[in-house]
Amino acid sequence: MPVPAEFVPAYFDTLVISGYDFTDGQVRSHYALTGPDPAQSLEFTETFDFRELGATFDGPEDRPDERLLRLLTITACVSYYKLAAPSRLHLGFAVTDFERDYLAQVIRGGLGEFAYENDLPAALEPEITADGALEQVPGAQTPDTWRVDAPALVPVGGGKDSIVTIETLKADGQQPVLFSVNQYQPIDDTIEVSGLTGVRVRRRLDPKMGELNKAGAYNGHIPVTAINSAIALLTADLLSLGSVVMSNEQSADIENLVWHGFDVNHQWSKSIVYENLLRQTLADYGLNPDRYFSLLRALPETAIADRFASCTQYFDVFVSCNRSFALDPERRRSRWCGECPKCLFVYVILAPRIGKERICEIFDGDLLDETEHLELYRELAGMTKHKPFECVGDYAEVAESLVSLMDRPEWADDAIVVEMTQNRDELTERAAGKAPIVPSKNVPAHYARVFDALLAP
Ligand SMILES: CC(=O)N[C@H]1[C@@H](OP(=O)(O)OP(=O)(O)OC[C@H]2O[C@@H](n3ccc(=O)[nH]c3=O)[C@H](O)[C@@H]2O)O[C@H](CO)[C@@H](O)[C@@H]1O[C@H](C)C(=O)N[C@@H](C)C(=O)N[C@@H](CCC(=O)O)C(=O)O
Ligand SMILES: Nc1ncnc2c1ncn2[C@@H]1O[C@H](COP(=O)(O)OP(=O)(O)OP(=O)(O)O)[C@@H](O)[C@H]1O
Repeated sequence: MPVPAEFVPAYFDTLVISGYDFTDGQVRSHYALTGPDPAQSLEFTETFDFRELGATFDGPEDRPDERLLRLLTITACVSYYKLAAPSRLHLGFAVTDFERDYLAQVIRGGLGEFAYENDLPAALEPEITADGALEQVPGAQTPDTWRVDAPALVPVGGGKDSIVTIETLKADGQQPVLFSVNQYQPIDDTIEVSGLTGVRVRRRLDPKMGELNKAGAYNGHIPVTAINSAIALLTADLLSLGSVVMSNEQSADIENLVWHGFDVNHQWSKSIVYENLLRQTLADYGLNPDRYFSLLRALPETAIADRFASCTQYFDVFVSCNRSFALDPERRRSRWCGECPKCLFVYVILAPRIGKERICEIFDGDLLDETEHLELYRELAGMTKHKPFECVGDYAEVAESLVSLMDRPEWADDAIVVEMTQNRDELTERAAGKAPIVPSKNVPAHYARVFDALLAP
């Protein structure tokens, strides 16, 4: 069915996760939005292209692990479910209870911001049905031969966090393989500066997505890190690599707000809740959960910034601003936009750590001397409404950085710092509540030495 001129979300009652196929190094995951008339159904295919990995895909022995294909297809449904947020999600194949539970949690946790922005609380709890029930998925009986001591696969986001992971592993003498979903300049440049090998998988949303957005489909944030994580697990498996080592920080665990009893967290699929869910799902599949963990979970954003401050070789290439990662290259910013919450956040936490001259060079200006940013800085410091829906740290981290700048002559006259000085006591009190470093239970014993080095003062 072609895209209708007017898309009415309420017409659709079900998103069907129809299945997947794998041919010539490409996974195609299939979905359909259905309503009362089968002729009006809309079918979607998302493609994950693994051909650039250089692996061979000649025979049945080269087929990826069925369990990881299921995980990827179930996870990636969020983009299509959100178009209409129907009351039912139907898996068009037999599934285990733990797969249903995984899906329910990805919807509830990962679409919180989407549901809040569109005022659709019911979207977080669709009925989940399936074509049948399985006791065990195919392959679960065979012992997992995966090895924790094989080189790690490190996903690279182009920003500071994955750089800290890369440099921590390198300092331990390891040579992880770096990994990206799709191609972005800051990621390519980061890989080049690291001197390590990088591999890439290309992901294409169904091309109808753009037209449907224009025709009236619901839109909003989806848990993209969950999708990238499933792609990374498949990649590591295909290349016989060790753990997928994420760079998800402690600050990602903090929700933006609570709404209708739901925690709404923009960064949900970076949080420990998702990390634990994914590790448990791997275990339920009969796979070793140590295939996936975050090395930086113990650290708040400011502790990562402390460590990033010495990674000077990356200063001219890293970009944390999300606007540099739009899917459409035409809409993509090439460097920092200098106005979004993430730019303002990264600027204020790096300012006390890398010095004024260098940070002004990186951002092509002094963001703390631009009065139009005052309202966003107040939000970031917890002085107004909820924390912005972006990948930003805790209020206490922003408050601590602002207070430290008030006492530095080179920053004290900046417009935002001057304004904030009027609230110095409030900010000092908030800064005192900064979360401590809390070691993560998910770091495998094999990485204990690396982890200790990361936490060393
Ligand atoms: C680049 C970006 O920030 N995009 C967010 C933005 O979407 P926009 O329309 O400006 O650009 P595109 O990302 O190119 O999306 C085009 C349309 O496609 C939909 N879509 C995209 C990816 C996908 O996997 N599924 C999709 O359906 C998208 O909704 C657009 O209609 O605004 C959107 C609405 O709020 C956000 O959903 C876009 O975020 C991307 C999914 C994205 O990749 N964002 C990461 C940079 C990001 O936010 N990372 C988080 C990690 C949090 C997590 O839990 O995963 C972070 O940094 O905090
Ligand atoms: N396109 C991508 N391909 C592979 N991994 C990615 C991609 N985008 C983000 N990631 C990974 O997802 C996790 C969350 O991304 P996030 O943007 O928070 O990290 P970052 O880019 O390393 O640092 P920063 O917080 O400064 O942006 C990280 O482990 C990151 O490496």
